[in-house]
Parts: sequence; C-alpha cells; structure tokens
Amino acid sequence: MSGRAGIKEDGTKEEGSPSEHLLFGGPLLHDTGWNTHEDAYLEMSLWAMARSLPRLVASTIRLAHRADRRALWAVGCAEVLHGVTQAVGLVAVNHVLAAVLAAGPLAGRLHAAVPALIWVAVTSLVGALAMSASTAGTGSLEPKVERVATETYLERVIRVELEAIEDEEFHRLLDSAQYGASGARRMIRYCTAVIGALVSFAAAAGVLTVLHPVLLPLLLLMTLPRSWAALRNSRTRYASFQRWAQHARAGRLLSQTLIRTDPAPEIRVHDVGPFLLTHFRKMSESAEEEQTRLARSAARTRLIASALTGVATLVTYLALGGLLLTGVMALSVAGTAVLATRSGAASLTTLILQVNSLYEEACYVMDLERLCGEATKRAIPVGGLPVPARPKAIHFEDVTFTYPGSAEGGRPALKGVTLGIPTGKIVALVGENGSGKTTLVKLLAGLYRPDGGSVRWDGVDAGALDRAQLFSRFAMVSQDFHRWPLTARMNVAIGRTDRPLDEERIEAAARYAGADEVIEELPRGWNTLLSRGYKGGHQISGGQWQKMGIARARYRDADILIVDEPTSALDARAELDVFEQIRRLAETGQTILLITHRLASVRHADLIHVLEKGSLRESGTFEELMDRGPAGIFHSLYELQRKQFTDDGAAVPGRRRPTDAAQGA
Ligand SMILES: Nc1ncnc2c1ncn2[C@@H]1O[C@H](COP(=O)(O)OP(=O)(O)OP(=O)(O)O)[C@@H](O)[C@H]1O
Repeated sequence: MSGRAGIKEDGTKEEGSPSEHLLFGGPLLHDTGWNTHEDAYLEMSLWAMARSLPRLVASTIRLAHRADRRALWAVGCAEVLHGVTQAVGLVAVNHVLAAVLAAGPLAGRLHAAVPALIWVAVTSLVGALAMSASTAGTGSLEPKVERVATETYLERVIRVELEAIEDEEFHRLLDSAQYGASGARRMIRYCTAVIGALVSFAAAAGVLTVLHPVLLPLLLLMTLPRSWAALRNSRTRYASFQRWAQHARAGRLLSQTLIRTDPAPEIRVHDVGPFLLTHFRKMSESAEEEQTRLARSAARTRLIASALTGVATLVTYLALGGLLLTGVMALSVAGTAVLATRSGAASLTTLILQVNSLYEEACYVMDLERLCGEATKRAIPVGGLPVPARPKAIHFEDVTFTYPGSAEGGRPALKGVTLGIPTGKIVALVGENGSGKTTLVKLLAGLYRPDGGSVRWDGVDAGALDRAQLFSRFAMVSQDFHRWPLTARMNVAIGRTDRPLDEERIEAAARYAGADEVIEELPRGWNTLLSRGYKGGHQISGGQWQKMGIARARYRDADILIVDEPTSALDARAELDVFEQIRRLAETGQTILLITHRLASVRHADLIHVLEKGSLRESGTFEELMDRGPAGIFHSLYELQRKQFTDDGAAVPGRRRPTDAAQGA
C-alpha cells in the first residue's frame, strides 16, 4: 500500500514518520502529556535530587515495608553491616601499613601487623556475607514491591468513573504508571545500592578526614565530572522516554496485533501481515535512530567526564605528593590515603550514579503516584441514598448528555430526553444507528451522569443514590459484552462474583439462554477454556458467545435487564427462544430494557421509545406507533424493513416475517 502519508500539500515532509501518519493519523511524538513531565525534568538538578532523595527513599521503603517487612529489615541490616566492615577494614589497613612501615627489624614489624591483618580478613569475610545476604533479600523483595505497586494503582483504577477510563489523558498516565510499577521494583535495588554506597563513602570520608582535612574536598573534586555526566545522560533519557512513549506503545500494538488470535484469520486472508510488519519495522527503525542518538550523546558526555576526572585525579595525587614531600604526611598515612581515596571515590561515584538512577526511576514512580491521586479524584463516589426497593418507574427528565472529550461543539448524544421506564415491563428502545439508545441505557445504569436534566427513581435523583447499589440492580448484555478468556463456567459465573458460585443457578441460566447445548458440545464441558492459544483452549462461534452472554446476564439475576441487540448473532430458532424467555421474565416482575433494530421483535413490548439523533421522537405501544401511519418514524422504519424482507421474498433468518408481524399489529 502506498500513500502520501507524512507529506504536506506543499510536498515538504511532515513531522513523524510516514507510517505514523498512515496508520495513526499523525505524529506520535510530542505527546501533549509532555508538559506535565516538563517540571520534573527541569527540576532534575543535583540540588533537587538531594532535596527529594529522602522523600523518594521513604516512599520506596514504605512500599517495601508493605511488601515484605522481614526481607526489608534483612537488606537494611546487611547494607549497614557491609558499610561498617568497610570502615573497620580501612582502619585495619592503616594499622597494617603503620606497623610494616615503622622502624625496626622486618620480623618484628610483620609480627606487629598480624592482629590488624586478622581484622582485615575478618572484615572482608563479614562484608562478603553481608553483601550476599543483601543480594538475596533484595532479590525476594523486588518482585513483591512491583506487585504491591501494581495492586495499589489497579485498586484505584477499577473504581474510577467510566469517562476517566475513556479519557485519553488518563490513559496516557496509566501507561506511564505501568512503567512506574516496574520502576518501583528497580528503585529497591538502587535504594539498597545508595544505602550501601552512602555507608561506604561515609567510612572512607571519615578515614580521609582523620588523615588530612584537604583530602575530602579533593575526593569530591574527583567525582564531580562523573556526577555531571550521569545526571546529564539520565535527563536526556527521561526526556526521550516521555517524548517517545506513545510511539513505543503504537509499535507494541502492531507487534501484538500480529500474534493475537482474534485478528489472525483476517491477517491471513487479507494478507495484512507483511503490510503491518513493514510498518512495524519502519517505526522500530525511527525508534532505533533515537536510541543511537542517545547512545552517541551519552558517549560524548562520558568522554568529557573521563577527561575531567583524569585532571582531578592528577590534582589529587599531586596534592598527596606535596604533602609527602613537605613532610606533612607520613608514608604509611599516604598509603592509607591512596587506598581510602580510591575506595571513597568508587563509593562516591557509585552513590551519585545510584542516586541518579534512583531519581530517574522515581520520575516514573511519581507518575504512578500522580495516577493514584487522579484515580482517587475521579473515583465513583461511595455512599448515597438507598436505591428504592421497588420503584414504580424510572424517569428521564430533560436529559442532555455529550460524551466527554467530544470535539468542540460536538453533537450531544442525547438532547432534552424526557421519557418513562415503568418497572416490571418490557420497554424497547429503537432508532437508527447513532440515535443514542446505548447512551441512554448507560445513563440509566449510572455509568455516566447527565450534563443537564436528571434520571429519577420514583422522583429521587439517581445522582444522589448509592452507585454501588444502583449497579447491583442491573444486568447487561451489551453489543460488545466481554468474551472472557476463562472457562465456560466462569463466563457465566462472572455475572455475579459477590456471591459464592452456584452450580445449579449456572446451569439454569445456561438453559434459559440456550447455552446448555453449547456446553454439551464443548470438549471439557463447563471446564473448557474459551480462548484459543492456551492449552485446552477452545473457540466458540459468535452466536454461541451471545448465548453465553445472555446466560451471564441471567445468572446475575438483577431487577433490570438491559439487552442491547441480544440476538444479532443468533439463528432463527434461538432468537425466537430468547425473545420468548425475555417475555416470561417480564411476567416474573423483572424490568426488561430491550434495544433492537429488529422492529418485529418489539411487538410484545409494553412500551416503545423511538429515538432520532439523540432526541425522543415517539413513544407508545407497537399498535399505537403503527396507527400513526406513514408520518410516524416507527411506522416508516417498520415499512422499510418489511419491504426489504418481502423484496427478498422471505424473512431474513432470525426475524419474524414482517408481513405476519404487520398483520398482527
Ligand atoms: N464512548 C463514546 N465516546 C464518544 N462518543 C460516543 C461514545 N459512544 C457513542 N458515542 C456517540 O454517541 C452517539 C450515540 O451513540 P449510541 O451508541 O448511543 O447510539 P445507538 O443508538 O446505540 O447506535 P447503534 O444502533 O449503532 O448501536 C453517536 O454519535 C456516537 O458516535
């Protein structure tokens, strides 16, 4: 496939690769969410890092404490012990050198050095043991911290309003936060390394200060260039990550699409694979160019830092030589100073690198914290008035609703809708595609709140009602009901997870929906996994899925059953059965809200509301609406369907012959 994607009208190249333009409608870089990261990025100076370090470490420690208290203590103690052994080891080395370089016979000097040598050996051994304890503890702590961080945000995300889940900005934060959960895992390692390096550095710095006060500033001077390089490189990496986040997600989407089971038939028959693979390669190549740019920039920065470190090391050793030559420092002390300088410089470099990595990860963990804050703000409110036990009717009063995020001046999905839904009856919603039927039932179920007007339960505004109670009153078989990649049993039982699983009710629900025949044919019956690509996984047809969906809604056993195009994939017999069952349910007092384009199917509805472009145009029984004659919308839609069927010479499978229906009307 070729195209002019990525080329402006004047022939110049647009920002973003042609693949991005062709497949995603524009450049994926320059994420609008970037602005929210800019502050964190700009603040990423040494001073800002030092200031926020205690808070970051504290929040990671809190997470680790929640994940595994014992492992946390083990790691903390092991790191402190390791630092102490390093300090004691350095002092012992100083004693060894002092004894060996002292005046007197060699045998006597060596003998004098033995106790200190034993200390050196013991501290090395204990230090090694402490390090291995820390490694083991960190290894077990890390996955737990990631799990706790993931759970923390998921717990909040499952409680946000539907509109937040559909919001692009919230989704972007969600992507970043997912990275933050693995960031929290990595932070554990960096935190451990920071504590270890801090203790080691304190040990070396203490020894150096005792040896000569000028040595400590010299040590700091040696590590400055590397700190600068690390900071600069991580700033560049973080900035690049944010800029390329959407691009990376889109690339993953392409590769995942190629291996998923549901698009697999179309990918093969339409030969989409090579096409997508080409664009996956092109997008990956532009991401690789960015990685090359980052690597080159990092290499340049490190080269400059190494040159500066060389100069600083030279200055340090010159200063040490000066102190020796002027007799200010003894040879044994100078020897220890060289060792302490090397160990201190290594600890300080590690410290700065780890703090830097810690801070880089913390930027992502902060995104996770921001997501949690945002999710809490956008959570479905808890509590409210009790939902009336047996309301007589639910009324929409002058309800207007526009989907959040619709383009400026976008058409409202519902405009000034006033209608009644009597309980214990079958109420049908009909209208052309996009007329607002699904939107209306989503408002009814409390998934969205009206922008204007109100939904009233026996006069009580649904906005004031307890939302959890409200949801529990509804069962829904929507057009896009979820096909859970779980067993057949769970696909029904998932309709009511707040009660213990009830085999008898599951089977009754399956019989109700005609899904019992589906189960009989499954290789492992109720235990068959309804997902290809897993061991023992099995795929069922669209109509069979629909029966499972109806069984699930039946198993939920709610007061109000919303059925949105429930029979679109069913064969004629199954469709008739389902409508028959729906009619019987209404006789038991359940309220049925039926959305269907098969107008003959709504003959038995107690009330039909006809929507057009978001407004209510007609209401009445089937007979009343048909009596309006050609001027009525329902009448003309019905006649249109009838004409189509009679022109075809027979009713479309799954539909009553409209002529029969019309005669009945
Ligand atoms: N989640 C959404 N976000 C933004 N706009 C939406 C969303 N869902 C629906 N719309 C828009 O709202 C309008 C009404 O859609 P709705 O799904 O309620 O129509 P419908 O009558 O159920 O259509 P159909 O018969 O095709 O299922 C349409 O213009 C649609 O584009």
